[in-house]
Amino acid sequence: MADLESEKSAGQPSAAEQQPEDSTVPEDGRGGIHLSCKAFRGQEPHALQEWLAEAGMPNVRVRKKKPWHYAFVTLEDETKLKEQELFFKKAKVQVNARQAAKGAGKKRPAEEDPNGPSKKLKAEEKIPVLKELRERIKGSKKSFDGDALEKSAPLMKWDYKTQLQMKHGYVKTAVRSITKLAQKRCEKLGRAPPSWCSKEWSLASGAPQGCCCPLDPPIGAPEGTLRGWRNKCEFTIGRDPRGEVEVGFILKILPDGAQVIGSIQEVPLVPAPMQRLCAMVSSLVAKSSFPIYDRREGQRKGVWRTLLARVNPSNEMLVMFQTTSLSEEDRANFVEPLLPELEKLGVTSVFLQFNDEVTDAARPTALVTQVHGKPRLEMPMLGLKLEVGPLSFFNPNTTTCRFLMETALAFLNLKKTEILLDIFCGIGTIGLCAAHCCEKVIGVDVVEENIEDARRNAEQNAISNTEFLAGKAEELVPKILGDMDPSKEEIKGSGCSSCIASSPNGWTENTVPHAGQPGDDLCA
Ligand SMILES: C[S@@+](CC[C@H](N)C(=O)[O-])C[C@H]1O[C@@H](n2cnc3c(N)ncnc32)[C@H](O)[C@@H]1O
Repeated sequence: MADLESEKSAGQPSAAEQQPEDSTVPEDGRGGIHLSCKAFRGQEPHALQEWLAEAGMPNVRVRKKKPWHYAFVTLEDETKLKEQELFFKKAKVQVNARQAAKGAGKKRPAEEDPNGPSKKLKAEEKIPVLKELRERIKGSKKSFDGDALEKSAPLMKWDYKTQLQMKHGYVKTAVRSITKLAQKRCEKLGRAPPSWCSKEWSLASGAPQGCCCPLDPPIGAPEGTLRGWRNKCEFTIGRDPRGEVEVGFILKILPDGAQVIGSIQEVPLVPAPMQRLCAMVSSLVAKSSFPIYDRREGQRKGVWRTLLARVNPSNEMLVMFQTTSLSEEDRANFVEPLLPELEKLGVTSVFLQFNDEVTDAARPTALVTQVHGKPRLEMPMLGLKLEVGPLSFFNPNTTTCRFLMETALAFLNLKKTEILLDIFCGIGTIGLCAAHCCEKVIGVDVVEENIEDARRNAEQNAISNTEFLAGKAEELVPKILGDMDPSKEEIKGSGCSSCIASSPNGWTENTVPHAGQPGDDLCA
């Protein structure tokens, strides 16, 4: 869930804008209800969705293009729609059940299903599009009544094959959004969009509709790695629905600001060492003289807040406790009972982070101190030893990260004369894995600590052909590429011929058109 929650995508199209292959709405409209009305012309699908919600039909799926005077809608209780006399902007709406308008929504050839058709996907269960899923998760923060498993892994109720199909759809949505952003930015700049934005390109390359590149199916995790796969988790220290101390995931936030915490002991994505850690910390917190931070309005005091844990394949752990600020004496008293217990569980690094804000999302300037053990945790990746700190980015699934790196490198097919631009490089994982295949790697990331880690990782792995730059990609990438004026290019040499961009969140109007110049390899 942490992944989904943090995936705020720039320019995300609305649910209605998303293409039908992302949803259960049939491509040709059959099976949905056909509505027509002259006032629909020029309306975006969301306008119809809002109008239907006002007419007492929320959560209706609408498929419509702006010029159409008709739309296909899917809703749970169709009788409601058929029995009402409907008017849109005072114009009468015709309701034709289960009929597609002539020629509407021409069927595209079915795209290859990455994992074979999942019976469950075709069954009655409605698969949410990305926007709906995000809204569900957001809405559930206040009104959720399930357990930590449901909360932390909202896709878990579908079988794994279906989950992969859903992710395939969600990736398409993100890529469409990137394509649109690139076009928009070029329009703004008054220059022709890159050729990979065009319909012709997408058709010729076999890309899904509206996408700038063909999409491979998601790389699934192999059998046997579907449990305990997360190498990093963040837990909240608080109380469960019965008021007992719990270290786990937030189930819901009450109107007064209090958080209700659910146990992670049955949550399959949490690895066993972390489950043991949470159980141990729960019992220590229950006995501790330091109180839990009370998040309720008017209270907002206490000490224990959150626990971050990272684990490597050797089951060594790095942990960071977030507390409110502690004096030096309190810090010593806080840490002292923890250390022997943590060591028994294989914890090799202990950090404290002070946060006096209402929110647990600490400011980037929040003080982080190492109070025990090694400063970093070693994560192996494709023969390299990469060190991560408490705040560094590292792919949370070590197994699929390896597959992803191998696939990205195969795609890039780098030549020894090429420079690779690794946008959103994090601690340099991709660039460092690729460095031996190219002349040079230039990595860009906005988080200074990531860049420091990337440089250290290059040094420790004796890689000398890398340069890592801290700053916003949207500012640095145009500079690196010389942007609008080639005479101002700062980096020339053999030219920057390949680019990998690994954060849909970080794609911005500014970065995208610069990241791929005609003829470049762009791997996202
Ligand atoms: C999903 S991580 C990918 C890290 C790395 N490429 C990897 O695969 O391990 C995304 C990274 O993008 C960085 N980022 C987000 N927005 C950015 C921006 N506007 N400019 C530069 N970096 C950004 C974050 O700090 C984060 O390290």
